[in-house]
Amino acid sequence: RGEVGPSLVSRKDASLVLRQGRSEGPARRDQLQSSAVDTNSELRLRGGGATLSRLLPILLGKKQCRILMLGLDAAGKTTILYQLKLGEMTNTAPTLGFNVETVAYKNIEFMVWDMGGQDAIRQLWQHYYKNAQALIFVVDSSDEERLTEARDELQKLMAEEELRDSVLLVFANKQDMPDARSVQEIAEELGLQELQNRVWYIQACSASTGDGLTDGLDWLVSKMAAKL
Ligand SMILES: Nc1nc2c(ncn2[C@@H]2O[C@H](COP(=O)(O)OP(=O)(O)OP(=O)(O)O)[C@@H](O)[C@H]2O)c(=O)[nH]1
Ligand SMILES: [Mg+2]
Repeated sequence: RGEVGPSLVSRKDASLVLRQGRSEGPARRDQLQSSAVDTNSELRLRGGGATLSRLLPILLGKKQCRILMLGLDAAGKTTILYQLKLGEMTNTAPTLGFNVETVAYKNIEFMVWDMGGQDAIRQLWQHYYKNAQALIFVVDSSDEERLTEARDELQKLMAEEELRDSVLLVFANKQDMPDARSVQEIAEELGLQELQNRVWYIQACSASTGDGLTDGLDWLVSKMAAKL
């Protein structure tokens, strides 16, 4: 019931409701400002429409999981989001606010919040920490120069009280690039082994081809199923 195969299908009803909360997508609107507008519509959602979008999955026996997807700009977060949602590569522009989509997979309804990663807008991330059950941190494995910056951002996130209980999935993205570093190297550069009290996993992937993405979700499902 509700289980879908490797091509991920979103629940139509939920995504219709959620469309209001999206600040951009394959057809983009431009928008620093619209992030405020969209936050409002998300608040509205929580007020009224949320009842339906929250109740339906429960009635249908679906579990819900709220995921925050973070990482440096151009790491590939939005490409991952739409590869998961649509099963294809989408042309993206830098995210200035956020995108939110629901992705149904193995009887869990993931609500994925894809935040803009540019330095100036990373300060917005903190407003979305609350109730994030899982964190997906995306790294551009071919961008060696910025691995230290990625490590710093991840370590800051790991110190956040509100994210204390969230499980961590790292996507070592852009593995299709010839100069991509391996998962082992990325794990080492990010200092994953030294993380204390954190359930984490690193998965090699390519948002361009879609390789590795469902493997990452499978890990999330295995960790979240017991918690939800
Ligand atoms: N070769 C390759 N390019 C990728 C991959 N994933 C993303 N890209 C490209 O990297 C660029 C940035 O991708 P986005 O998905 O927009 O990155 P982002 O993390 O959402 O960036 P911000 O919204 O600025 O935080 C785009 O040109 C993508 O096409 C991948 O797996 N392989
Ligand atoms: Mg983006």
